[in-house]
Amino acid sequence: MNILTIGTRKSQLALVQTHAMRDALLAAHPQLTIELEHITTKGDAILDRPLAAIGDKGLFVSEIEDAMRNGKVDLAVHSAKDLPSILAPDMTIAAYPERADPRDVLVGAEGRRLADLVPGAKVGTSSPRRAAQLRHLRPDLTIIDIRGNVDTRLRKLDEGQYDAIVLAAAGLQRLGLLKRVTQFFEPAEMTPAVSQGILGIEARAGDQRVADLLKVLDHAESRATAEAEKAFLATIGGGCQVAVGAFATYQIGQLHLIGMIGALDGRLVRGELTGSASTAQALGTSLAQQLLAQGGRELL
Ligand SMILES: NCc1[nH]cc(CCC(=O)O)c1CC(=O)O
Repeated sequence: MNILTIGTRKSQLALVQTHAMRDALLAAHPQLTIELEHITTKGDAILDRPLAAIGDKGLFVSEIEDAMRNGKVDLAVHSAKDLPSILAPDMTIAAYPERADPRDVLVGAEGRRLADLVPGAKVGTSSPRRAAQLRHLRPDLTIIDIRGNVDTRLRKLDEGQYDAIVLAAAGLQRLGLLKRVTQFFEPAEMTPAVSQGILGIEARAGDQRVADLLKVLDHAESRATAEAEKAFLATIGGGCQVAVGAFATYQIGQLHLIGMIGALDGRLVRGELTGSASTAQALGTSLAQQLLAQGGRELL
């Protein structure tokens, strides 16, 4: 009997992502039996505190990794942007499925777009990256922390605590909530988080059976873009406290990478670079070095 167990967090977004990957795996391997194991992580327990202040990206990952080490589960479906930039050496990302919409979006009360917000309007985000770029676009706005799952954030907006909030299109899309979007930001004005919209399927390094089963989920172009963006972030360093974004697109063997380093006061440097997709990591490193030298270092 061929059984595969997926460890998953219990949030709605985590479950939707896990179910989609389970269905894709079952379609490719009809002989497989797939079981789900629900795991509560440290990150779930402290979801009401500002995550940037806690600052450890491993929060949503480490309990699930322990379950993999114990053999309780075989794989986990993560949002790649929530993974630490350096993975534990006994773990691997066995597949990066095809990327969903990478963009950030505004969800404004009463259909408002950014330009419709009055001076001083309250915009909710707890991401330093989104805050820096919002302030750059609209220095007059009041940017306020917001925590919780996507549903919680939308409820806080609907209750009138904010005039608008910024979220990832991918999360809203997966939850069937894209109709809430009032504005899609282009990556050149609101550069997305590294790996935003990409899932990372984590497994034990060296588990050949699981790696072979997961191969069907891997999308080479999404992997290359994730690797270029991750190398950009790794070169800059810092956790989720830093206002850093990067976004790569793939076209006939070439990657085009946009990178951004910002500060909470709205100063930022942004740049772009094109290079071969076969040296994705080198491209990310080069652009990071370039932006650090062009004033980015002073912003961190
Ligand atoms: N920060 C939390 C988080 N982690 C992944 C997503 C969904 C987007 C994705 O899969 O990249 C979200 C919600 C958001 O940023 O609005």
